[in-house]
Amino acid sequence: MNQEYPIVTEKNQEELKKDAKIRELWMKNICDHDKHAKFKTKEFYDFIIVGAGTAGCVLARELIHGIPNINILVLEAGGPDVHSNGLINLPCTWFKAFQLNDHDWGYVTQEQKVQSCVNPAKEIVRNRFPYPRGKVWGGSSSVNAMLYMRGLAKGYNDWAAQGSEYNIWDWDHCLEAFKATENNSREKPDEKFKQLHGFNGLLHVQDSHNGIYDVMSGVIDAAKSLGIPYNEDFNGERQNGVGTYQFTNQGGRRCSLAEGYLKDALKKVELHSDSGPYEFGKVVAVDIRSYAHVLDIIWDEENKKENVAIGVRYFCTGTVREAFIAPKGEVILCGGAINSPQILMLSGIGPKENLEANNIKVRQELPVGKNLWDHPSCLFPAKANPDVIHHWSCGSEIGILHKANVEGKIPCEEDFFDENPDIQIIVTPFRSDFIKELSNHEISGIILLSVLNIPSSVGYLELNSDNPFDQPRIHLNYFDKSDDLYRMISSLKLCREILKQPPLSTVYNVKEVGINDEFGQLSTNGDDISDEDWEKFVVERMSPESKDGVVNHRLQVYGTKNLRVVDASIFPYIPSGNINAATAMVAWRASRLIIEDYMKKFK
Ligand SMILES: Cc1cc2nc3c(=O)[nH]c(=O)nc-3n(C[C@H](O)[C@H](O)[C@H](O)COP(=O)(O)OP(=O)(O)OC[C@H]3O[C@@H](n4cnc5c(N)ncnc54)[C@H](O)[C@@H]3O)c2cc1C
Repeated sequence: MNQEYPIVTEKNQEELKKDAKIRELWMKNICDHDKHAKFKTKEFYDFIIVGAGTAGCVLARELIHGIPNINILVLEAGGPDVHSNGLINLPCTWFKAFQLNDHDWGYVTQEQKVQSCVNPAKEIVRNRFPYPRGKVWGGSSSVNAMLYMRGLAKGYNDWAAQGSEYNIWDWDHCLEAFKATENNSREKPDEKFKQLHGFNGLLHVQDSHNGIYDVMSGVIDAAKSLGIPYNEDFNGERQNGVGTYQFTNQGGRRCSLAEGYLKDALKKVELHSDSGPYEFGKVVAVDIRSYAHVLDIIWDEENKKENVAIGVRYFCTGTVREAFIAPKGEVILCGGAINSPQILMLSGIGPKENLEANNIKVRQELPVGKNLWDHPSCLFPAKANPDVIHHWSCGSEIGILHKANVEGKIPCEEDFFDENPDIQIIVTPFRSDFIKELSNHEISGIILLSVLNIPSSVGYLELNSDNPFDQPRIHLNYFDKSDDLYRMISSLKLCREILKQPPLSTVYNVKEVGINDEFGQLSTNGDDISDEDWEKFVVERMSPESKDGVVNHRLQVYGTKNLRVVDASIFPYIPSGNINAATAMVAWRASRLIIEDYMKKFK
């Protein structure tokens, strides 16, 4: 039995019944309490931010410091990040952090059929698989792998190329925001590093605290021996090559955006004496409410044509509450790539067909949920023999960024020097006492996780029902386009080549790599693995890492007023790197746009 995920036993059923009973008593108490309630308080805030994730935390801090005398309500469905027994803070426990039930939304993708690229008449079925998303202060930045990556400048320039008004998202503007949010503590940075990095932001970034040890540095030597150039800064002038990652860490601990930005925002509390309509003075501060699940947007019913957002409805401690924005205020959705679209759709903004099928009145027809773009990845574990993995530092230590071969061949030197790499290999040590999914036996080794940084396939999500607590249906459509599948196969072949090089060849037996039952279904015939078997391996082991005209260039939702979306769902093209830093950057830029628009309203 897998001890990490105990199956529901008879005893558990009893316990679940007891839980249900307590919940029932709690509900009864709330209902009794409601019977005596005479008033429903009307809460007013200048800004209501939905979600205290990467973007929400940055926005709260930047707005409270950027506009005088405002108050902000942050509604977060999860709880504070301190309720995790330290697992969130410790980099070496990140693999546990996103499996913490209480801190995860528990999403599961829809089953997917992938058309074979080797034999187009064949379809390979990928069963549903978990799709973790943080539900806690800091959102996914509290449970992620902490890699600090920005992606290629080209991706941002493509975004800006959509029209002159999109210039505000070109690389120069984005670089300014990346630097503003970053606090990099690299020892002895050279002049180039100083030019491209920030040293005064609140998102702390550092090199691996413990350094890397022999077996892992062997990966760098092996990659170099194949002609892959060394890169000492994946966020420097070029991204391609092999090197060590920088992490969103401070003093060897996770620096989530809650740690960096939200907690700083909460320090600012003032009583504003000239409070106008607020009879008793107004507390100028960020008010964060935990376990507050936003249900939908409240619209101004007297102004139906314009879809003016005036507040939100949310569920907290057994009660449905309402919060409103003061004149000139805004509702800002920062719920992440799954939840912001869901909230919009529950509020009547989305595709007509899906809304009507779920009995939701359409206020504004928009392609919400249609451009769900994510980085698919495939995990390639290799068992070490003898056991040489003795510690687990930051987890993912080494990166190899390369251009993949579109015909699925092993990439060559030309591909390694291409400065627009589309694949990222994340190399991380593992011990099975840490990652039980890999094996029930005591084994150790390394994982090479190939991530498709520039995918061609695009997914979508749709409502399953009008129940705000129901999961939306998530269709990732990974490897929908055959070039994605070929590029992934090409990268996995490279992983295998790397393991064949000394000094790794003395530790890992490639004939055992990813082939036994513990590791997957890849079958080998001696040294040869057919493309068909590679393809099957990719589809069966694919996992997530995580546009279409819903918001304008200032991130305002089309066809509405006082409503923006600021989070990972707004990228028209997914950045070619992990997207925590990119989302923080977007939030920082958005704060400047919001401040600008707010100030204009006073002129
Ligand atoms: C397992 C994992 C590993 C990752 N590894 C990396 C990495 O190493 N490097 C990297 O750069 N990126 C990584 N990422 C991605 C990155 O962390 C996310 O893309 C980024 O944090 C997204 O920010 P966001 O603001 O869009 O959403 P989130 O940070 O997810 O924030 C959304 C917040 O809104 C809250 N919310 C949602 N709906 C509601 C509602 N109805 N009411 C109230 N609150 C609500 C959520 O609880 C959450 O706190 C990883 C992600 C995951 C899941």
